[in-house]
Amino acid sequence: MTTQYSLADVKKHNDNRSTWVVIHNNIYDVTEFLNEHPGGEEVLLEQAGKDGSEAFEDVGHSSDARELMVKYKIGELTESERKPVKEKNPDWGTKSSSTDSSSQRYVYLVFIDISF
Ligand code: HEM
Repeated sequence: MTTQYSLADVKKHNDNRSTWVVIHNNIYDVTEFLNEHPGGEEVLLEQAGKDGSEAFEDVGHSSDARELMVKYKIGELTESERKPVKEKNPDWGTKSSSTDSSSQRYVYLVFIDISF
């Protein structure tokens, strides 16, 4: 089962010693990725310890970036704190992660969007 963390847990990891970020209700530990992020470490540190979904989508990250994220996922946000996922750039190509429950939820939410 995927580990669940609260926003309060995530908030403790808000600097370059331990950098966690929430993106679409998933939690990523990007500490080791700071140096490698093509967008630089500053922008990641700005979102450290909080929900960076909007900032992440504003950049319009590629499908490569979305695939890369899987490597850094450490858990999911605790259920009561989850938000509806709004992706600006839905990517139907990342089938590799479709076995994980978060992408099933993603498909469901997109369906609701379209139906309105
Ligand atoms: C695990 C999380 C993340 C991963 C794996 C990731 C990965 C990447 C990759 C691979 C790129 C190169 C361009 C692309 O392929 O789209 C990129 C660019 C960029 N990312 Fe991220 N990113 C992450 C989170 C974030 C967050 C939270 C922000 C917050 C603002 C951000 C801001 C940027 C910016 C500003 C660029 C540069 C765009 C440019 O120079 O054209 N990234 N990222």
